[in-house]
Amino acid sequence: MFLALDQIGLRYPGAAHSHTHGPQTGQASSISSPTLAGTPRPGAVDGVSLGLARGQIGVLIGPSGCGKTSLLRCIAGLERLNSGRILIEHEPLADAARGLHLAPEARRIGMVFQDYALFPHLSVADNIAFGLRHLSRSERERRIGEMLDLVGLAHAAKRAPHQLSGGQQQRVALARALAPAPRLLLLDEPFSSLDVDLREHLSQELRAILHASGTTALFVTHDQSEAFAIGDVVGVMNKGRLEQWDAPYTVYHRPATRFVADFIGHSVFTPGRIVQGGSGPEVMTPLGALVDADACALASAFEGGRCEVLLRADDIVHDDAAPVKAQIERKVFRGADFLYTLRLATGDRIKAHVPSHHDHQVGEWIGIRPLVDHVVTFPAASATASENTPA
Ligand SMILES: Nc1ncnc2c1ncn2[C@@H]1O[C@H](COP(=O)(O)OP(=O)(O)OP(=O)(O)O)[C@@H](O)[C@H]1O
Repeated sequence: MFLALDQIGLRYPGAAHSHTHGPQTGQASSISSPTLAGTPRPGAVDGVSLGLARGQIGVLIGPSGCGKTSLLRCIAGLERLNSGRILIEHEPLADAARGLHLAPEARRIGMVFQDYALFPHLSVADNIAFGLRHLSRSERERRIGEMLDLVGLAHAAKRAPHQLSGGQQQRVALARALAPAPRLLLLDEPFSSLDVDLREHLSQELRAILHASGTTALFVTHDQSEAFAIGDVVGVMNKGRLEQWDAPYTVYHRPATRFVADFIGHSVFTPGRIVQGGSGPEVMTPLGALVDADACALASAFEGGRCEVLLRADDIVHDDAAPVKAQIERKVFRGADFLYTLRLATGDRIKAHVPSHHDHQVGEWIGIRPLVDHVVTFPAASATASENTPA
């Protein structure tokens, strides 16, 4: 691995990890380990291990306060580790057990943050030249030219930052960070102050620029679609821990934990029971039997086969001919589709993305059927869930 984090932990002096904010607060999770009385509370970063190959782009997502920025600060050398090691190409940058902590400037790591932090009194070219003072004048000019071409701003070399749009300023920040050819680039929500269209455009552009320059990068965002668009690998963090580190497709379709399943996409958990069908395990749900021989746990994995099944809004198809009917409780227009919240006759709730030309009214009953390629099951979370479990 090019970048390796090995069980790194960070605890801010005097601070307990805050569990009081973020969209997941208060949600039951069968996965996160309970904090026992008398044991230390988890730190801002709690035993995180991950690896990035050279030239790969990793993206970290997770609710506010889960430790994403703290993790980047550890890698950059702005925080001292309480435990674990950070290595680039097998060279340790930090090793808590040995008291090793390389200074940030010795790590050859570039950073781009949300506020572009360009020098307002310097031209675009001089901003990019900032980390190139060690080069001769001609080498510096050549490198500035390369970077301006890379980010498509060759025409703006002499302008001041305030004469550029937000997106252009962020591209200058990227060029400035890439100019000294860092071994690793860290990006902390670089697009969060930009509007949605520009974000989408820049995230495509960023991916192309990073791959064109062969840069290994770790990117932090709140935005799932941005994470999936940019990342070769996506990591989901929760309360200082890394719950999954996988290809974007796998994170979406094979969430490793209940937290990841809940955090990614629009989804619900519905009670199910795993039974042995004629050609393999099947999961009985209020929407009928689901079959995915690869993914279904054996019935014996859960007590009495009782489980909860992840149903994403895009697993549910609106079909008037379907025998299962559901009543529309809420609907949100999203342009190409509606996000419907539906209530089945059993009382179970389901979410569904339905193309927006199917404009039904709240209160109407519509036919639905599941179209689930990947059946994801978790142990039943509560007694309430099991009361409704289909026989
Ligand atoms: N300098 C600090 N001193 C004490 N606690 C801190 C400090 N910085 C962050 N924390 C705490 O550490 C935890 C992780 O914060 P961090 O900023 O890394 O999260 P984040 O995932 O980047 O959040 P956001 O997405 O809101 O930026 C939070 O509980 C936060 O309150």
